[in-house]
Amino acid sequence: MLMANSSINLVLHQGSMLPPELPVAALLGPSCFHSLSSTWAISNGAINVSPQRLNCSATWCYCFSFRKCRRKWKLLERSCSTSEFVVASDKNYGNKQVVNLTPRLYDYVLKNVREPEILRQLRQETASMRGSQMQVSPDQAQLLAMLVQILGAERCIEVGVYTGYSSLAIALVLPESGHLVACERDAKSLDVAKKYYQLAGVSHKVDVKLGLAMDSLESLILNGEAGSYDFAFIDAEKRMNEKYFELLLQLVRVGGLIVIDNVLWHGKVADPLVHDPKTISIRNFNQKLMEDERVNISMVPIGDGMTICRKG
Ligand SMILES: C[S@@+](CC[C@H](N)C(=O)[O-])C[C@H]1O[C@@H](n2cnc3c(N)ncnc32)[C@H](O)[C@@H]1O
Repeated sequence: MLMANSSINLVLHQGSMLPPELPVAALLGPSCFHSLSSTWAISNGAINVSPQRLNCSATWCYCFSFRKCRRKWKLLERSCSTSEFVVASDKNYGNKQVVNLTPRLYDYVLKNVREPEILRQLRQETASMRGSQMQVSPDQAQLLAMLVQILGAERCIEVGVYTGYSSLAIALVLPESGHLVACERDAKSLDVAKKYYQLAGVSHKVDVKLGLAMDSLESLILNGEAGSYDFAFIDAEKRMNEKYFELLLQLVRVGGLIVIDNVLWHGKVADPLVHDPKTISIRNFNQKLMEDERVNISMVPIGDGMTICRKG
């Protein structure tokens, strides 16, 4: 917020939202607005800022002046003390302030990730490859590794390896006796993964299964390994998630975890106007998990969204 002369300037970064329960016009009243630019659009209680750079440096700055509105302004200011948050829209949630991960804030999160050097190198090598956006983010990998550590997991499965970023993060924290079954159908990306398992000195922990993940999981079950795994991570063909989940639920022991990536699908799951097959499939699977009493669940808005399921 900037204070200048007798005017009060409301500064919002691009994409900032105001809590829907505090529509500015309603809160401040029309008399507060001496000049409300047409570049503002208030919809669903949020101010949608259209990009127009005014006189402020480094921020998208939109100013409107008003007087005699200090008390109301204070209310607004309290709920908008930093522009980098959104507030849950429903009063039933106690007007909880929920962080909105802007690029600047996400940079900050990444600066607070302890990414092992070998993972950084793998990420860098993968960056120039086709599909590099598929790998989990460093903060996601760190969470996966921490879950494995908290569980004291020894036996893990990953469905969808690509060049190995998440599997390497898991293998790095497994004990020497640990075992990770890594399922991937693409030999070329697996070559990169195997190179990094080698470089990191964890090859002996990783059992690479080249082929369709369904076949690999079914053969583990046929091999009598049901109930013997502690942790599984699903990050492959999204429309197959439910099938992977059912097989992994057999393979994981009671108390073990199954983590599913991309459950928010770039936000499309929450958009009723999106009806493409992948979105529908992820949305339906999320709903099924919500109702599935065989597992406890926690949907975590990290990366593209991960749901952590604990087998009960
Ligand atoms: C999102 S990427 C995995 C990213 C990886 N977890 C990481 O963090 O780098 C998905 C991978 O799943 C693989 N995949 C897709 N369908 C598969 C299937 N049916 N069986 C095995 N692998 C599959 C793709 O080849 C791709 O490499």
